[in-house]
Amino acid sequence: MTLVLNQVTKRFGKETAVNHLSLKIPEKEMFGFLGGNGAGKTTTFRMILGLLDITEGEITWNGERINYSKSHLIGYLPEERGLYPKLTVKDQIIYLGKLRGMRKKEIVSELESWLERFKVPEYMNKRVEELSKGNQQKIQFISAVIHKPKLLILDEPFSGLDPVNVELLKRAVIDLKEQGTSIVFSSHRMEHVEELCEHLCILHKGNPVVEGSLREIKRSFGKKNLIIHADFELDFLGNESGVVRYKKVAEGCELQIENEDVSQRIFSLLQGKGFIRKFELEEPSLNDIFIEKVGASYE
Ligand SMILES: Nc1ncnc2c1ncn2[C@@H]1O[C@H](COP(=O)(O)OP(=O)(O)OP(=O)(O)O)[C@@H](O)[C@H]1O
Repeated sequence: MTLVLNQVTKRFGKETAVNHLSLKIPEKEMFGFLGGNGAGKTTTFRMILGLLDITEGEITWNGERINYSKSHLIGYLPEERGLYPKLTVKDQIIYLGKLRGMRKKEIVSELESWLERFKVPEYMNKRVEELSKGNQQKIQFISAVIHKPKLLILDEPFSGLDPVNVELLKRAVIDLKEQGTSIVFSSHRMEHVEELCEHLCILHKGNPVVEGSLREIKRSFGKKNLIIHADFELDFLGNESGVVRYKKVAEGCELQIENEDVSQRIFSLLQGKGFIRKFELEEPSLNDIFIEKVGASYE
C-alpha cells in the first residue's frame, strides 16, 4: 500500500504551512520527515490522517483517501502526547484497543508482551500519572501499535527519551518494519533518520528541499568527507583546490572535498610527510546536505 502525496498544500489564513509537497512513500519501509520547528511535519501528518483538510492537492493510500473507517489499519503517535492520567495502563490500552476492533483478551496479551519488551511489566496496573514522561511515552507508543497497524505514523517518537529508551524504541520500530508495517516518522535529529530510513524528505518552511532515497541523495550530492589522522601538520590542506571545508580535530583533520578524485590527489600530497594513522573517505552526512540545501545548520 503506497502512500501518495500529490502537490499537497496547506494554508492557515495567509500562511503556507506545507507548499506543493509531492511524495511516494513505499510500503513496508521507513520514511523519515526531517525539518526544524514549524517546517510542516505535523501538519503533513494530520493531513495524511484526515485530521486536517487539505487546501490543495491529494493524499491517497492504496489509491484511496484515508479516513476513520480505516483506523484499525493505521497507528498514530501524535506529537502532543495525550493519555488519561487517572486510568491504569491496562484500562487505557484496553479502551484504545477496543476502539480499533480488538478483543480484551487479545489486547491484554499484546500489552503484556510490549511491557516485557520495554522492560516495565510492573506498569500494567499503574496509573498513567504515576509514570515518568519518558515511560508515559512508551505506553503511548504501545497504544499506537497494539492493533498491529499496516501504516504507522510517529511524530517525534524519540523526543524526551533517554539514550537507552531511544535504542529500545528504535529496535521496536525496526522490528515492526521487518514484519511489514509501513512507517512514517518525523524527527529533528538527522542521525535518527539517517540510521533508520531508506527514503526521506527534508521540509524547510513548508517546502520539500530534499526528497528521495537516502543512498541516492548522498550519491548525487557529489561531495565527500575525508578523515585524516596523522602525526604531522595538516593545515596546508585547507588551501588545496577541491577542499570545500577544512576542520582541524585533535588527531588530524576532517575535510569536505568536491569529489573522490580530490582524495587521490591529497593522498599523494601526504606521501613522505610522516605517519598516517587514518585516511578514510566517507559519504556526506545528512547534516552536510541540509547545510548545503538550506544554508543553515539545523539543530
Ligand atoms: N492550527 C493551526 N493554525 C494556524 N497555524 C498553524 C496551525 N497548525 C500549524 N500551524 C503553522 O504551520 C506551520 C507548520 O507547523 P507544524 O506544526 O506542521 O510544524 P512542525 O514541522 O511539526 O514543527 P515542530 O517540529 O516544531 O513540531 C507553523 O508555522 C505553524 O505555526
